[in-house]
Amino acid sequence: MNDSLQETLGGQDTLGEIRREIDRIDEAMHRLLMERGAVIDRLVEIKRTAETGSAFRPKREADMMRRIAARHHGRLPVATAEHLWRTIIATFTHVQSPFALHVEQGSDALAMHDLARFHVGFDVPLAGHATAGRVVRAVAGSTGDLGLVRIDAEPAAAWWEDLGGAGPQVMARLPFVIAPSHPAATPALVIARPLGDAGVSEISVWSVADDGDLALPDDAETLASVTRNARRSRLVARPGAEPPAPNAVPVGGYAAPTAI
Ligand SMILES: O=C(O)C(=O)C[C@]1(C(=O)O)C=C[C@@H](O)C=C1
Repeated sequence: MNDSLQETLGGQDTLGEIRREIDRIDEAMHRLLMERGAVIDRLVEIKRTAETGSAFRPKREADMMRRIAARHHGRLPVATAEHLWRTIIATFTHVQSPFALHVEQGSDALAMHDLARFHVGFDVPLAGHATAGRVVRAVAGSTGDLGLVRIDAEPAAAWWEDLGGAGPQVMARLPFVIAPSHPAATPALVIARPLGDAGVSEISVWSVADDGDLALPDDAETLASVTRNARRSRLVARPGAEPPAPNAVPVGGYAAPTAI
């Protein structure tokens, strides 16, 4: 059936009516996004971004993404809604205070590039690095840049030993919205220099070194592990603030991913 024949049908909505409805929704969405930009202009005036050099607020972002995931239903895949808001939020973060995202390319550069663009859209510049260690150094040497490193169970080096203190820390874990057939599900961590009280510590992250026989509590998750000359170094995540071992060094925290 061609469009003009469909247009003349009585009873049900015509194609023209439905398209006018889509145009109305698109216009409202566009106007709301522009209105959001004006609100961000007001936020810039009162937010003390200069203190850390970064407008990134992981705790706030986790709350927002959880509400989107909880509210979501219907034909649009939740990952599409997530990507749209990730692009909006990352772009407005960049508008407030420009930053680059340093991405570990490693053995699957395409997957990491997809993950990066899914989370920050196309306004945030990316810088590729061969190893996680180089990402950590690039973030350490920047004012407000972020880093994206893959969670690799057996990495080449214990890059997490350079995190913590006044240096870069783990700030988020990806994927955050766990959904079937998610198009950007590569496991990764976001790192940034300290953000004051804007960080999240629902799950705390630790660097733990031992000689190979230290057992961790049942609720601890080993994200990565490297053993060299009988010294084992692990990157460990654990709910709450309690260290998983007496000598554990705090290296950040993240909001618990949400499943739908
Ligand atoms: O709420 C803030 O502090 C903002 O800067 C706004 C905003 C957003 O666009 O919603 C942007 C960056 C932050 O990471 C969190 C949220």
